Amino acid sequence: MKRSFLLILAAGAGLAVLPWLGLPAFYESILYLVLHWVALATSWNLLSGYSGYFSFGHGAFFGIGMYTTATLATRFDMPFLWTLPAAAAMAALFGTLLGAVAFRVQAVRAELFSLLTLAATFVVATIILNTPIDGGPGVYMSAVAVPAIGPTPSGTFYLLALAAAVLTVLAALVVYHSRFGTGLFAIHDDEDVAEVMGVPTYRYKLGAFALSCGLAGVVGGIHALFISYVTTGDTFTIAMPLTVVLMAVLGGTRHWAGPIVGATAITLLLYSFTGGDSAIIGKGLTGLVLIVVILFMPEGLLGQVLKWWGARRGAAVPHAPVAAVAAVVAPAPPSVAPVIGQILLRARGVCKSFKGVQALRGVDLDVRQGEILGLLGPNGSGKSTFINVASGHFAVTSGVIEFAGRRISGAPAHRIAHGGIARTYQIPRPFAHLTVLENVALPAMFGAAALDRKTAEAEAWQWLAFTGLTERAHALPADLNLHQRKFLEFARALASRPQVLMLDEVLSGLTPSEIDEAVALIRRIRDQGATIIFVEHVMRAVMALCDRVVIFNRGEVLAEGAPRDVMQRPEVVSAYLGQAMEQDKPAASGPAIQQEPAHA
Ligand SMILES: Nc1ncnc2c1ncn2[C@@H]1O[C@H](COP(=O)(O)OP(=O)(O)OP(=O)(O)O)[C@@H](O)[C@H]1O
Repeated sequence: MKRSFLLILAAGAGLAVLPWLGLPAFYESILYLVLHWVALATSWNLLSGYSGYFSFGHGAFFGIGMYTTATLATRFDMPFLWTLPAAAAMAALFGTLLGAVAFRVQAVRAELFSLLTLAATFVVATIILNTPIDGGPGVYMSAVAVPAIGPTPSGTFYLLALAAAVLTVLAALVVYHSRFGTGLFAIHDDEDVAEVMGVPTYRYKLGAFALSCGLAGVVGGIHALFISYVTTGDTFTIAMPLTVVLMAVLGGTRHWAGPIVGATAITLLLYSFTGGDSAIIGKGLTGLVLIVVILFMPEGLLGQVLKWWGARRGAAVPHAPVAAVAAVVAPAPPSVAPVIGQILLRARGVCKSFKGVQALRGVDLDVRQGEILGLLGPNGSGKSTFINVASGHFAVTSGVIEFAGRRISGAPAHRIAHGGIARTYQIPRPFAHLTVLENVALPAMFGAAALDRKTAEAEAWQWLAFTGLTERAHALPADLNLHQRKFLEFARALASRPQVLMLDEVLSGLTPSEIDEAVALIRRIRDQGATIIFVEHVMRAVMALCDRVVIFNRGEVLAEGAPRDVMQRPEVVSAYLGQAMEQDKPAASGPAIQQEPAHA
């Protein structure tokens, strides 16, 4: 990152001498527009590209910046440069207020967020148009003095746009390489899982939105003076956010430099064809390029180049040597005989209902330190729901869950993860665009371990070796088979260094030999001191691993105790038999207690 940072500064300093080279004003204006769009597309990408929350309201924040500068410079005679921080602050404030509401509502994701931000643009435009801020005729800024930064006014505008572009690109670079950026990329792939792994999703989205809006506000403030006549009709159009989105998508939204490529390409293409029919040709050509890129390079121009480059390097360079990495990593805790201790997790009267379905009906349950507790029960009895509420994935409807003496029911999932609870998902939910290594490093950064990025990566190598995934470290999750994806879930949960590990049907779908491997792995995990809650239908594994089992039936605890004893109790047998009989009916599905697959 340091090299890129210095490179951007050097490029900025190099480009800053241009106004003194005596270029015609026309070229300075074209370059101004390129930098203007680079700054806008990059600022948009900070939230929308990184976290996947596509905003179509960038025009609103840009417009707020324009009107803040226009109002302060014309009505309050504030020197132009002083208005720019105010433009940033107003746009960031509005973005924060909008985000504070929008991000609280779970349903406002993807297209709903896009529509909401688009609607916000029209609300802002209406307010500005119908109040003295504009009032209808627009705001003339021709009397506002252009600061004498460059040798000419056009040179000054070019330098202002250059400063805004450098500032925005540096912000994008720093976020990209930071913990904040890692969290945003995880939100992009699976927000719920990111939260459960310890990413404070609400705070991160809000922070990215505020930064994105603030930077757009600065660009708006500069542009207000550049065009010198500000109107709502020209400012709050759908064309502006659409252009920004297309620029970022063309260049590639998953890299800090993608929007630079897209904005430069589209602006130059559009301005190469100006005047008469050629303007139409320019627009048509731009559209064509976009269609081709979206169809054949969904990761954008830069994304595609990096992919090719990565593939070539990947073929030529061996993966990071584990032995070298292992030297940096603290050794795993020594294997100790499990000692079952005091109560670590306590649930009392836990209820959870989903629109009419009562999944949990007053569950009382204790989990003791160092034990492997099996949660068993027929399909639909509430086992996964219990894991979901204990990990904070869902809020309880009523009841209390305490962890290490502290109430965790009602706490956000990321705080529960920080406290030391990790989980796996019944159907693996890796972050699709992160490599296996990055998938494992993320919980090491955001979970109970709270490691810095570099140490987290070293820790991830250790857990990859532990789960036998070292060779697949640089693969994407889509390239793994089911067994490897399940073990990736293990590695991710372990990397957070949890006190309690909740495994949700990690053995389903595995072959008998893979089950043996997984059973051995779970034993090793427990031997390292973890407490395990184990939801499973494979009885052989349950008998081999569990110190105690709790049987769920219809959302309630039916029985608990030593595995062999409990499984023979009549009420337990009849709960399972009851389901088996249900399933013997014509519309039946698979058995409650899983038979191991016959295939090897
Ligand atoms: N997100 C949800 N929305 C609506 N209903 C749900 C949801 N999650 C679970 N349920 C319902 O809650 C009940 C308990 O489901 P849960 O997945 O906890 O059972 P389970 O014991 O884990 O079953 P299985 O062994 O098949 O995984 C079921 O009736 C299920 O349909």
